Parts: sequence; structure tokens; C-alpha cells
Amino acid sequence: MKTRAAVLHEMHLQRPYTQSLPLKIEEVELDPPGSREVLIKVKAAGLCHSDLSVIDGNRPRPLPMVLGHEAAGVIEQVGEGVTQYAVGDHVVFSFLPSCGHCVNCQSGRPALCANGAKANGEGVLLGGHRRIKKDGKYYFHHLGVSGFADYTVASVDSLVKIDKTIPFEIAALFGCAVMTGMGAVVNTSKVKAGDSVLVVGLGGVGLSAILGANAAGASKVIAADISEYKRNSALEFGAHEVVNSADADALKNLKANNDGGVDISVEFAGVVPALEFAYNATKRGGTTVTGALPHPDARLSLSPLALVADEKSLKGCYLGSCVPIRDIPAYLKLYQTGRLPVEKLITHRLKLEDINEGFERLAAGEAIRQVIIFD
Ligand SMILES: NC(=O)c1ccc[n+]([C@@H]2O[C@H](COP(=O)([O-])OP(=O)(O)OC[C@H]3O[C@@H](n4cnc5c(N)ncnc54)[C@H](O)[C@@H]3O)[C@@H](O)[C@H]2O)c1
Ligand SMILES: [Zn+2]
Ligand SMILES: [Zn+2]
Repeated sequence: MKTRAAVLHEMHLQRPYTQSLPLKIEEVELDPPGSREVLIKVKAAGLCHSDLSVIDGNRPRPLPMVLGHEAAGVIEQVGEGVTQYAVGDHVVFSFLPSCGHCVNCQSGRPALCANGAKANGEGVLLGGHRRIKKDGKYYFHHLGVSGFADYTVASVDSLVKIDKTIPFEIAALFGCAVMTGMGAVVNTSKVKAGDSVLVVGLGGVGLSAILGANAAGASKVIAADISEYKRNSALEFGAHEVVNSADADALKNLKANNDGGVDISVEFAGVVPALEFAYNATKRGGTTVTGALPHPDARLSLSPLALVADEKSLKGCYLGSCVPIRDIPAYLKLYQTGRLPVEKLITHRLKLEDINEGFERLAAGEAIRQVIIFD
């Protein structure tokens, strides 16, 4: 069948994207879903910094690729061997498929799925296939999702079934921003009620981490960013205090006002100074979680002695260390009961044809989550 898709043919260093137009809206051909695959009518797809990192080359991927990895939609057709999904089911995409049988999946850590990571790195679906083509030439899939398209084909192992009452634009956010930000706090940092939490980097993911910290019973949530707009937004997301991490005295003041530092800090900015700030702001015995995806060449320098003597922890976090089929429905219940007001993340609703404008806004730091709404 034919569908429209936003395609990245080469990385774009040149901004504004409203002029360099990195993504081309093309009519492409979709192969029918193969074994353990489904055809999905995409209903909503969010713009995440990880898509931007493919556009600007910070996260090199095989091209041409149909981007988009935070999406929700409706199952339109099922392939051979699909028993757990039926036409009409509503689903959220998880951006790392879980094969279910590698050692990490079997150990309850699907965020480390070896087969999913290999497929994502190669730009193919979990079964190894590509289903999007133009003029006979196959395009690559983004993280098994490729949600910037009217229709897409995905592996059943990239999906989570959801309640039909959840609006698609909300559901989409749970596929990346919410799962990652909330999961970093709840799963990776292992926050306890009463802990103090610092969040550095206040995009869609960091602001979701603030919601997660409050939902988990943090005693105090401090939000840090270099952007005043983001710091003001954080106050609306329940941060008790905001800090400009670029201020020379910011770290000293934060430690002085918080008994030597915070219990937990999470970083979702994607640059080394932000991670250093997060790490240095934790108190003795504190835990730092980093989930941002900086340039592959970025390096962090820290004192191993202080790590030892202060019993600090530094942990990486992919996919919010989540088990998507367990955590997405659980987090959605918190949304449904008003304890996870993720609707506040949506600052813009776009049409697919406005996608380059949206990425320019994201790169300029002028938006939180922008969601493409499909008819
Ligand atoms: N680990 C995962 O599974 C996963 C999932 C989703 C996103 N990510 C990554 O998380 C990061 C955040 O994603 P997003 O969509 O929220 O991005 P975003 O662009 O919306 O937000 C990033 C924020 O970091 C701030 N920032 C930049 N430099 C800073 C500094 N020196 N100090 C403090 N703040 C600074 C920016 O002002 C911005 O508010 C990205 O790197 C993205 O690739 C990782
Ligand atoms: Zn993302
Ligand atoms: Zn696996």
C-alpha cells in the first residue's frame, strides 16, 4: 500500500531547519506485515530529541530512514502468527523491541535486549526485515517504529496494548518521554519516599522525571536547566525549586541549601557539563542516573576516590530501565487517576507537513513535546 512518511536522506548540520528542510514528506510503499508483524494506522507521534540527534548526526543511523519513535495508533492488519493483537486494538510503540528469549529479556531487563539493540542499530524490524520502500529501494526503520508516517509496519514485540479510552496524543508520550523519565526515577534510581531529587535537563523527558519523582513521593524536587523557559515550565510540573546550572554559584548554593546535596539526581540534557552538575550535586551515598544520549565521542572525567569514599553511584538508564508491557499500563493508570498529568508536556500539535518547523523549534529550545496528529 502507499503511505506518506517523513524521510531523512542525509544528516543536516545546517539550521534553521525551516530552510534546510532535513525531512522530506514522500509517498512511499509499505510491504504487508510479515510473520509476527502488524500494520498500524499511526494516530499521534511526538518529536523527541533522539530524533533530532539522528538529524544533526549526534546519533548516526543508517539512511535514508523514516524517523519517529514515540507514537501510538490502531492495528489495521495482522501478519502471520500474530495471536495477541487483533484489528482495531490501540497500541503504543516501545522504541526497543524485546525478543523475549535473549539472556537480558529472560532476566527481566528488556531494555538491554540484545536482538532488539542489534535490529535498532541496523535500522530493521526485529525479524530483520524492512517494509518501507520507494522506487524499489528500501528505507531504514527508526528504532522499530518509524512513526512519522500515516501507516507503518512494526514487530509485535515493539508494541504495548492500551485502553481505548486513552487519547492517542497522550498515549504516544508514554512510548518515550514518560517511560524514560518516569522509569529513570522509579526503576533506575530506586527512589524512596522522602528522597530529595534533582532533575537536570528539562525537556519532555526531564519534565516527565519530575512528574515521576513527585508520584513516587520525593520530599523535594529541584529542577535545573540553562533555559529560563524550561525552568519556569518545571515549576508548573511540580518542581519545588529551580536552578540555572550555568550559574557559577549554582552547585555551591544547592549543596549548602540541601544538607550537602540531593539523594538522587537524574540527567536528561545530553551534554557533559550537565552530567557533571548532576553528579556533583548528589550527597555522600547519593545516586546519579544519566539517560541522555550525548555524542558518542563525549567523555566524562571523575574522581574514582571520591566515588569510593563517598559511596556514590552513577547509573546509565535506557528506556527508563522499564519492562514496557508492565510499566506503560501501570504509568497510564497513574495518568488516568490524575497523578501523572502528562498532558502538560504537549506544547504544540502539528501536521506531518509541519515537521521541519517542529524540529527547528525543538532545536531552538522553544517547545517541550510537539505531537503530530494524524487524521
Ligand atoms: N535513554 C533513553 O532511553 C532516552 C530516551 C529518550 C530521550 N533520551 C535522550 O534524553 C535527552 C533529553 O531528551 P528531550 O527530548 O527531553 O530533549 P529536549 O531537547 O527537549 O531537552 C533537553 C533539555 O536540556 C537542556 N540543556 C541543554 N544543555 C544543558 C546544560 N548544560 N545544563 C542543563 N540543561 C541543559 C535544554 O535547555 C533542554 O531543556 C536527549 O539527549 C535524548 O536523546 C534518552
Ligand atoms: Zn525519545
Ligand atoms: Zn531480548
